[in-house]
Amino acid sequence: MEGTDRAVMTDTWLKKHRLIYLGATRHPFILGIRDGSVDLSSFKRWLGQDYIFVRAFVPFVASVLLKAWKESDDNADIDVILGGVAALNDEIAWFKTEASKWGVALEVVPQQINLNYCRFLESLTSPDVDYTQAITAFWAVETVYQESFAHCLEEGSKTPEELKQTCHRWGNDGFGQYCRTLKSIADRRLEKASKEVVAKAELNLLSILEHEVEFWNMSHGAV
Ligand SMILES: Cc1ncc(CN)c(N)n1
Repeated sequence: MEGTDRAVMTDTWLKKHRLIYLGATRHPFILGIRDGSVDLSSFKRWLGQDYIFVRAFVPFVASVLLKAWKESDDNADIDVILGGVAALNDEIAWFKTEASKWGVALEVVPQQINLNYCRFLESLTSPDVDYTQAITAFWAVETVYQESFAHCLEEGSKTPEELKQTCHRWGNDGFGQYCRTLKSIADRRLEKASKEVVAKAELNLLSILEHEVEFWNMSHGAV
C-alpha cells in the first residue's frame, strides 16, 4: 500500500455498518430529545436503567486499564483510560443528583435488555479478550453516547432546557475529544492486530451497536 493512504479500520467499519450505527446514534429516543417531543417517563426510565449500566461498566473499564498496563505498546494509553475512570466517577455522582431532581429511584430492577448488555460487557473482561478488542469495545460504547447526545446540541435542535445538562454530559467537546483519542488508540492497535483479532473486534462492535439500540428501545418501554 506504499504511496496510498491506509484505510482507518474504525472508519471502514462505521461506513460498512452505517445503518446500525445510525440506528444507535439517531434513535427515536434521541430524536425525541432533540425535537422536544420526548416522553418524560421514557427519559426517567432511561435514567434509572442507565445508572445500573454505568455501575456495571466500571469493572469493564477497569479490565481495559489492566490490559493496557499488561499489553499496551504506549504508556500514554493508561492516562487516557484513567481519565475515563475519572469521568465514570463523575457520571455516577451526576446520576445521583439528576435522579433526585427528577424523583427517580436509582435502586430499580434492571430490565432484561440491560442485564444482557451488562453480561456482554462482562464477557469482554475475560483474559481471553485481548487489549485491542477491549479498547475497541470501550471506544464504541463511549462513542455511541457522544454522537447521540452531541446531535441534541447541534444548531437547529429544540432540546428542552431541563434536558440540556444531560446532553452536555456526553455531547460536550471534551468528551468528543476523549472519544477521538480512544478511536486513535483502537485504530493504532487494530493496524497491528491479527486478522482473527480484527474480525472479533468487528463482531464486538456490531454486538455493542445492537445492544445500544435495544437499550434506547427499552427506554421507550418497548420490552
Ligand atoms: C447504555 C450506555 N452506553 C454508553 C454509555 C456511556 N458511558 C452509557 N452511560 N450507557
